[in-house]
Amino acid sequence: MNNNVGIIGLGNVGSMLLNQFLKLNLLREEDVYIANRSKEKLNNFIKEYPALNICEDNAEIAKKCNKIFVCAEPVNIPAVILDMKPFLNEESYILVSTSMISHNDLNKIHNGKITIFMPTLISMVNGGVTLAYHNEFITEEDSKFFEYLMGSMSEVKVLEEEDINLTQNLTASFPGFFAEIMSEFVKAASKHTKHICDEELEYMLLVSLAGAPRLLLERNLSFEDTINRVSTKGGITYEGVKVYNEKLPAVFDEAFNATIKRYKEITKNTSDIINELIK
Ligand SMILES: NC(=O)C1=CN([C@@H]2O[C@H](COP(=O)(O)OP(=O)(O)OC[C@H]3O[C@@H](n4cnc5c(N)ncnc54)[C@H](OP(=O)(O)O)[C@@H]3O)[C@@H](O)[C@H]2O)C=CC1
Repeated sequence: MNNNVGIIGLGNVGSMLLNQFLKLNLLREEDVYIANRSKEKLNNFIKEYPALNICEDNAEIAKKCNKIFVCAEPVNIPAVILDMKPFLNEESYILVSTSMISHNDLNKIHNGKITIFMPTLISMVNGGVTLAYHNEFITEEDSKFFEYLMGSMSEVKVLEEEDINLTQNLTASFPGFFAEIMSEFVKAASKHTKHICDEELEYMLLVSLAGAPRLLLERNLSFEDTINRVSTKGGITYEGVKVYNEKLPAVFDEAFNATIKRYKEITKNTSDIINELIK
C-alpha cells in the first residue's frame, strides 16, 4: 500500500486535475506520477513542478501507484488499462474520467476497484459538478479519497452509472454548450448594432451572465419567477421570451437525442475494443 497517485493522459482533463491537485495542495508533488503517450507534454510539467515523477509508460504507473487516474480518450482507455494489467492488484484503484466506457467492460480487464467519473473543466476555477459512479469494490476510504480530491475543486454527485450519460450534458458538456449558445446570441445581436463591436457585446453578456445565477440563487428565485419579474406583459422581454419558449424546446430535445445517440455509439465501440483485446 502506498500513497502514490498516478495520472495517465495529460490533455485537457489530466492537466486540469494535476494542476488543481498541486495548486490546491491536495497532493505533494513527490507523490504524483504522470505518463502520457507523447512525451513532450510531460517535460512542460516538470518545468513547473520539479519534484513530480515522470513515468516511461503506463505499466510503470501501475507498478508505482495504487491510485491511478486514467484521462485518455474513450477509444484509448482499453489499451491503457491493458498496459497496466500485469501490475494491478486488489489495492489498485482506477479512476476513469469518462462514462463512455462501462464499468462492466472495464471489469473484464481489471476486476477490482473502479470509479467512473465525469469531471468538468469549470473546476479549473473551482466550480462545477463532478459526477461519479463507484463500483462494488470501492471502500469508504476510497470514496473519501475521491471526495477529498474532487470535492475540493467542485461539487461531487455520486449517481447510478446509467444516469451519468444524461446528466453530463448539464455538467461536463455544459461549458461547450454554453459557449455555443452565447456565441449565437452575440452573432444575432451583432446584426442589429452599428456602433458596438462583438467583443463589447460579448463582455456585456458575460457580465450579465455572471450576475443572473447569483440573482436566482441568492434571492431564491425560480426560472419562472425570474421570467415573470423581467418580462412585463406586452414589453420587449415578453416578446423575446415568447420566441425562445416556442423554438427552444425542439433545439434542446434534438441536442439531447444527438448526445444520447453518440454516447451509445462510443460505449458500444469501447466495448467491442475491449472484447477484441481480451480474446
Ligand atoms: N474535455 C472535457 O471537458 C472533458 C473530457 N472528459 C473525458 O476525459 C477524457 C480526456 O479528455 P480530454 O482531456 O479532453 O482529452 P485530450 O485529447 O485533451 O487528452 C487525452 C490525453 O490522453 C493521452 N493518451 C491517449 N492515449 C494514451 C495512451 N495509450 N497512453 C497514455 N496516454 C494516452 C493523450 O496523449 P497525446 O498527447 O499523445 O495525444 C492526451 O494527452 C476523455 O475520455 C473525455 O471523454 C470528461 C469530462 C470533460
